Order: sequence, then structure tokens, then C-alpha cells
Amino acid sequence: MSDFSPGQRWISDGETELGLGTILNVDPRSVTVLFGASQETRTYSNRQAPLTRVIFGNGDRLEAADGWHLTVDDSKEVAGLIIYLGEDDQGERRELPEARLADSMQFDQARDRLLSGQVDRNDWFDLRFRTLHHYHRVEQNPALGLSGPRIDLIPHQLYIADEVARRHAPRVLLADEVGLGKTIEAGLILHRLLLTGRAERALILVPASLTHQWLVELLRRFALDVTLLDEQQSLAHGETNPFESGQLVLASQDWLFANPERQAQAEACEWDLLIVDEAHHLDWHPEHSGPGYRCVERLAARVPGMLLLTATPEQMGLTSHFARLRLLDPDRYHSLERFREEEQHYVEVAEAIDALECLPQDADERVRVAAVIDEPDSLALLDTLADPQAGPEQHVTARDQLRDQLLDRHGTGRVMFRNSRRHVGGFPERCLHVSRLELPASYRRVLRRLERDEDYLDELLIETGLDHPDVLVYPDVMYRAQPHDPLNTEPWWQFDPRVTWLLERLADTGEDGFADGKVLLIAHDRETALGLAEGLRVLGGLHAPVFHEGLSLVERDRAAAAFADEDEGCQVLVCSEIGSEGRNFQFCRHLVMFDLPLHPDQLEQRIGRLDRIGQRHAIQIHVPVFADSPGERLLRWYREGMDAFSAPHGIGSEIYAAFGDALAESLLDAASLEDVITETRMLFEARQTERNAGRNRLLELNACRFDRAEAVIDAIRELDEDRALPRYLDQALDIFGVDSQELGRGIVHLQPGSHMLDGLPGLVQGEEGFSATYSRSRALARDDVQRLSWEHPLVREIMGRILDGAMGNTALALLKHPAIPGGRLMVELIFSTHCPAPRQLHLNRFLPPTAVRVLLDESGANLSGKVSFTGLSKALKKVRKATARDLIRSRHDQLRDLLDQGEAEAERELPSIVEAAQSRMRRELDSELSRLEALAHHNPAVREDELKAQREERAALDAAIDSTRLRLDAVRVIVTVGEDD
Ligand SMILES: Nc1ncnc2c1ncn2[C@@H]1O[C@H](COP(=O)(O)OP(=O)(O)OP(=O)(O)O)[C@@H](O)[C@H]1O
Repeated sequence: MSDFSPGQRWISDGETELGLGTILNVDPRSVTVLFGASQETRTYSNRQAPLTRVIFGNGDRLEAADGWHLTVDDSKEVAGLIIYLGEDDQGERRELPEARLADSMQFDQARDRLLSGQVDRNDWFDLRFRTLHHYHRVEQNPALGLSGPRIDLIPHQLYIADEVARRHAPRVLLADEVGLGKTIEAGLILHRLLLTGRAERALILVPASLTHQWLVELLRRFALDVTLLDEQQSLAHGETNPFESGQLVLASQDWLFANPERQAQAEACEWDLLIVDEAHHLDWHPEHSGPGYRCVERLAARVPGMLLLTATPEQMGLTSHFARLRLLDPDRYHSLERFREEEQHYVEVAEAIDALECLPQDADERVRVAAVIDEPDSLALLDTLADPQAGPEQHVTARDQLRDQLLDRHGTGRVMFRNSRRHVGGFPERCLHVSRLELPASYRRVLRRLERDEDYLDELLIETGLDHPDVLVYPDVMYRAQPHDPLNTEPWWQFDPRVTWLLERLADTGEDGFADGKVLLIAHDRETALGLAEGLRVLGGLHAPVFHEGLSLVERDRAAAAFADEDEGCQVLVCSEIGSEGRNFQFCRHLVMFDLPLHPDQLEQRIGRLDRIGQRHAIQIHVPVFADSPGERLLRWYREGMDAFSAPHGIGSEIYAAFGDALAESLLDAASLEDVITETRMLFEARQTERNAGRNRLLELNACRFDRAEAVIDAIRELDEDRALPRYLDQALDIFGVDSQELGRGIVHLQPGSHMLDGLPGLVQGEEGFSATYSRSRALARDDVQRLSWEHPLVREIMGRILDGAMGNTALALLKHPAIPGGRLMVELIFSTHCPAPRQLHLNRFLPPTAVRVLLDESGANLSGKVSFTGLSKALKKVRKATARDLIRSRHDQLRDLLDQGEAEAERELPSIVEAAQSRMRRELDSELSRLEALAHHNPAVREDELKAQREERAALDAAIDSTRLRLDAVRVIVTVGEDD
């Protein structure tokens, strides 16, 4: 191209964001352009410069470098430079030489780009329209944020995620029984909040031993890229706050709770959500609370959303449990006494819920319901339900609504979610195998003396520094604590029969043996675990990795990975108590409790490693005990006092508080043990009956409302089975330059093509790319295959780039049609609703960008209703860019008039779009608001700030929707060609 002259204004085709350029220099080979707004200079080859001359036409409004505006009505050319003539905003006639146009004039808007002759590929325009269409659809799906994660669709988890993530700044305790998927629930909530714009930054605090597992789960299941922060990483940030280094930060509790400076840095950041796993460790006492509790308490006061996770909420006692509820909602949980008192009425509420099923047939049951309700809306529903004249449909609706109201208005339901195996169902059986072994002489010697001599216990405690009753229950620990005893010369594992017992079982292929599967072994003490591993190696030649608190995180993960490997992995993993929390070991079927923990909740945590979602076998729990030892008595207490091995019952903590001391006393005294067991059993049965009738029942009914869970699952399935996604993605990948290769069985491999556009997640030039599938079940079966969904980061990135940028917002194509003579012009205009609002309002659920298409022929007739987008698109032929530019230049004025007319046509559709969005929003938010207001009367768990936020949100949404405008998003010029052209 040789017609460049210094001073002319041109724009870069590939980098429109640089703004308007000025030719600085031209020589026979190259042309140099200054882009003043971005302070960039580019030199291009003179022959192939990807530049378009910017020439405005009559009616265009221009901005001058010194800020005034000119509406053009004429132009002239002087020495190759254009001078625009027209009127300024005050109506004065002025001239504006092109060299004095503002550098900052924007050229990404479709109108400007088109009129300045910039056109994109025709298929880009198609993709842009389809993107708008699908985005509009998907954003309104109620399952948005829940459909992308690579998980099985398990009702209780999806119910909780949906219920919690729709709340303003949710603050809840996720307290499902062990292994039912609290991590998954927290991940789902986080994912949905992020995708819908309700949260942007989250801090996740987990025990050190679980950091890696969380990191992997969040990446593998939720495609969330999390920054794992530790001291080493933090030091690398020098003076800057390391917690600012990512949007999602994962850190170890052990590290943060011990480090006041780092805590101050974490507190100094803005977070939307705080997640704390294994929250039962946050212990609180009136005189002294633990450092973890204090740290979380300070964060809780600043961070609006909070999820606490624990399977054993009362493990540190009821007071600590209450204190954690208070962290979530200090207004609601201010008095422990009152909390206890409320619990007394749960039975009546649960009975009233059951009574609903008997109405209207059994009129007497009405009284039971009426006894617990007094709100007029509930009473009206009860009247309908009890009225035999009402129709069956009315009965069903009234029953459902009343049930929801009863659940909503009483109990801890809004703050605490606890699903149990009993309620969820479908979990494997637990089988207990006890092996009685003879007490070795070295242990017996001490125990006998303890039984005979009361003072010896005190001496022993002082001498060993151990606690009571640990000294009794862990004889190998006691043995090791007396290294100076001349009789204690051998390592304990050399004579402890549990070691040989274990070796025999590991090798045994018979019914009693462990040879058919992996074995997780948990011992209370780290030294026991280490010694045992040594014993296995020396006595049996067996290598067993050890997992304990003394290992670094990397070493722990290595040990767990060595165990998990299906083909190469070791048969047994030896863990100290630290292995009994949070880790996923459901691929094992044998659990060996080398000794027993002293707290029932700890016992349940141990079993929970295997008894979790994904376990496919009955769980074999093996306990070797020494005959007539304190360990055997402890076992009896667990079995006979509370059936601790058969199923979780959630009252371990209360039982331990009541009988822990008496039990410790009776471990040496078989006679008093009988009484402890009898009394434990009585309390256990009484509490269980009480809780199952009241609190547990309410918690269960509240933790999963199956009909609502089903509705969420249906919405997810709709997205899962959406056949439009593969079609859309095929086209998008092709345009973005991603190569896709079918691998068979529904799996494709995606990798960067040679012309791939940069910055697509998971695809880097020169790297392999990734394999993926649209099928949920296939993705679940194969860790190495990602799942493609509308929520996959690659799909979101592609859609975002198209919608936020200018890609494909102008095009020109030819149409050959026997009925239309050549040389005619048509324009296809795509308008989109534009409605600026803060992201956290999640406006898209009511009014996502909505396309309005207008198709005009050159006479201005609107053909949109007659000619569909797809029909027209199929008939179009592409054209060279240079020809397109010439065509546009020659029809500039006519095109501008058509654009103006199209705008007026589209505007006519706006009111109905706004009205529909407004009524959708009001319907949903008003009913939620009235539900919340009614609830607040009864259940103080509704926080005042929640109500306030809900009202403000409604007002803000109303205003935002009201201010919706239409913006021209894309335009395609269509030129007809005759049969002979
Ligand atoms: N919906 C699901 N789809 C697939 N796997 C799941 C699902 N829910 C849970 N799992 C798997 O089941 C195991 C237990 O889940 P998770 O770790 O979330 O339970 P948890 O309640 O947090 O356990 P714990 O009480 O031990 O902390 C994990 O391996 C998890 O990946």
C-alpha cells in the first residue's frame, strides 16, 4: 500500500484497543504509526500493514484533541489529508483537520468500526450472535454454578449448595456426618458464588494435613485455581501482603493460628468468604479460647460470608459448639441457656411435621400442628389442609408450604446443615472384627502393679509425663516412656503380639485375612506408628509408608500417594491420629484400629476415612485388643455403651462429658466398669430417642428437602444434556485456533493450533493441551479427562472474550438469491441490552445480555420476522476484506441512515424486555423477602442485616433494570449479487 501520508489517521485491524493512530513516517519499505492514546509506536511493512484508514462521513460526530465535538456535514482533502467541516455542539461552523482528532476516540463499537471500514470475518459475526444467545440462556438457568463441577449429582449436597449460595453473604455450619461431602458442598457454594459474581475473594483455612487434598479437589472437581500459601511462599513476597497474591487463598490453620503477624496480614485483606475446615478444633472457653478460635473470630467480624465445616460439631463440648454458632451469627446465638431451652421444643415441632401427613383424614392431628404455630399465614394453611372439602391439589400445596414454614421457623436449620447416613441412605455396612490377644509380660507387669497399688499410678504419671488414662490405654507408649527400666531394653514392637498378628493377617488370603485389599491402620501416637512401621519392616520385610504430624506436607502427601496408587501402591498405610481426619481413603476396605482413641467422636472420625461417598464395599473394622486390659474395657464401653462401631450417632461428645472421668477410673476396675456401661447405655438410649424425635429429625428434614434437590438436579441435567454446547464449542474452537481431535468413547483432545489466539485456559503454545468430555460419568471415571460444560473455564473465557471485546462485531457478506437483483444492500443489526450494575447483584439471573435482531433492506423495510438468523447465515458467502472496505466506503451515508433506523426499530422492543425482567425479579425477590420477614418473626436466625441487604438488593435491582439501554453489539452488511456476478 503506497498511499500513506504523514498526519493521516489509521487504525490497527488487529489491535483496535491501541486507538486512533497517526502516520509519523513513510519510506519505500515501511510505515511508522504513533498510537497516542496508548503511547505505542508500531512500524509495519509498507505492503502488508494491517491498518485501515479512518474516514468519517456526513452525520458522524467527532471528538477533537482539545475536547470539543464536531458533527460532520462535509469534508475536503488537502495534500492527502482530510479536513472535516460541520457544526460544533454550540451550532457554530468549524473545521477539524484529521491530524487534530482525539487519539482516544474509541473504535471498538460496532458502528464506528463499520463506518470506518473495519470488518471481521463473517463466521466471527455468526459466533458472536450465537454466543449472546447461549449466554443469555445459560445465565438464567437456576443451576448456574452447580452444573460445571465434576461431581456426582447427590441430592443432599446440591440442596445445601443451592439453599446456601442463594443467600446474601451466607454464614453457615456444614455439619454432615463424616464423609458425606462437606468439602464438596463448600466447593459448590464457592463455585456458584464466584460464577454469579457474588464473591470474588475467598480465604480457605484447613488443617495442614489437608491442604494438598483441598488444593487438588478444588482444581480437579471445580477447576478453581487456588493459591496455596505457607511461610516460605509468604517470605518470597517480601514487604507486600502475601494474602493479596491470589483471589482464592488456601492456607494451613496450623501455620496461620501460630503466627500473629500473618494473621494481621490476612485480616487486612478484603475477603468475601471465609471457609474453615475441621472447625471443631476451634475451641472456646469463657476464660480462655484457643488461638484458632480467636483468629477466626477476628476474621469472622470482617468477612461477610463464612462456612464452617465439621462432622463432629460437639467434639470440643457443647459450649464450644455454641461458640462456633455464635461466630456465625452473634445476634441469634447470644445465650447458651436459651439455646438449650429451644431444643426442648424440637420434639413437638417434629411431631407436628409428621402430623401433617395425617391431615385431613385424621382431624385430631390438627391440634398437634396448631400447638406449635401462631402466624396467620400458617394458620390459614392449616385450615386448608384440615378442610375435607378442599381439593387434593390444595391439600398437597398447603401441606408442602406448611412443612416448609415449620422447618424454616424453628431450630438451627438456617445456620446448621447436618445430613446423616440414616436420612441419606445407601451407605455400606460396617463389620467389626475383634481379635483378643494375650497381654505381653512387659505390659502385664506394670498393669498388675497398677491394679494392686493405688499410689503407683501417680508415680507413673509423674515419671512418664503421660496423661491419665492414656498411660493405661496405650501400653506401648507407657513402655517407651520408661527407658531407664532395666526390663525395658527391647523395642516394644519386638514382643507386642499386635505386630505379629498384623503381619499374619496381611499375608492371609483367607476370609479373615487382609490380602484382598488395602489396609489403613491408625494408631493414636506418632511414635507407635513409626515403631510399628519399623517392626513390619524388620520382622516381616514389609514396607509401609507412615503418615504422621512430624512429616512435612510434601512427605505426607507422598506417603498417601504411595498408598493410593492402585497398581503399584503399598498394601498398608500406617497413620498416627492425624490420618484420621479429613483424608479420603474410601478406596480401602480394611481399617485396623491398632489402639482405640478415648473420645467417641475421634473414633467416628477414624471410621469416616473409609466410610465415605465412593466406598463400594462393606467396611471391615479390625481391633486387636489385649485380653483383660484397659484397652479391652474401653472397647466394651464403645460397643456396649453406645454401639460406636455400627453407625455415627452424634452424641459422643455428650456421653464423653458425662462419663469420661468415670470411664478413666474404671479402666483398671472391671466391676465398676459394668456400672459405667449400664449408665452410659441408659443415657445413650435416652438421648438418641430424644434427638431422633426432635433435634436430629429437624436437622435431617432441613438438611435436605428432596423435592427441591430434585428440581436443582433437573436444572443441572438440562444443562448437561444441552446439545447446543458441542455445536457451539466446535465452531468457537475452530475460530480461536484450537485443534480438536476425537479420541473415541466421547473424549476429545484439545491442543493449541499454530494460529491459536493467546491466553486460553489450559492451552499454551508448545504444550500438549488436555483431553475432555461432555459426559459427566466419563469425566468422573477418569481423572485425566476434564469435563466440558458451559461453566468450564475455557468456555467461559471464550464467551467472555467475544462478549467483552470487539471480535466479530462487524462483517460484510454477499447474498446470491434468484429473487433479489444484485447490488442491493441489507443490514443485520444485533442489539444487546446493557445494564451496568455491581457484579454482586447478579443481575444476569433476571436480565442477562439480551439480543434484539433487526434485519433491514435498503428501503428500510424490517425483515427480521420473515428471515431467520440461521436461514440467512447459511445462504451468505464471504468476501475479501479489501472489497468489503471499498463497498462500505461507497455506501457510507446509506449505511449510517440504516443504522439509525435500525436503532429506532430495536428501541420498540426494549420496554417489553425490561418489563419481563422486572416482573421476574419482583416475583422471586418479593416472595423470598416475605418468606424471610415471616421467618424473622419466629426464628431469630434470620439476621437483621440479611433482611436489610435483601431489601436493598431489590431496590438496586429495580433501579438497574429500569436503566437498561440497548446498545448496537454487532452489525453485518449484506450485499446482494446477481446470478451472473
Ligand atoms: N458428589 C460427589 N461426587 C463425587 N465424589 C464425591 C461427591 N461427594 C463426595 N465425594 C467424595 O467423597 C469423599 C468424601 O467427601 P468430602 O471429603 O467432601 O466429605 P467430608 O464430609 O468433608 O468428610 P470429612 O467429614 O471426613 O471431612 C471425597 O473423596 C469426595 O471427593
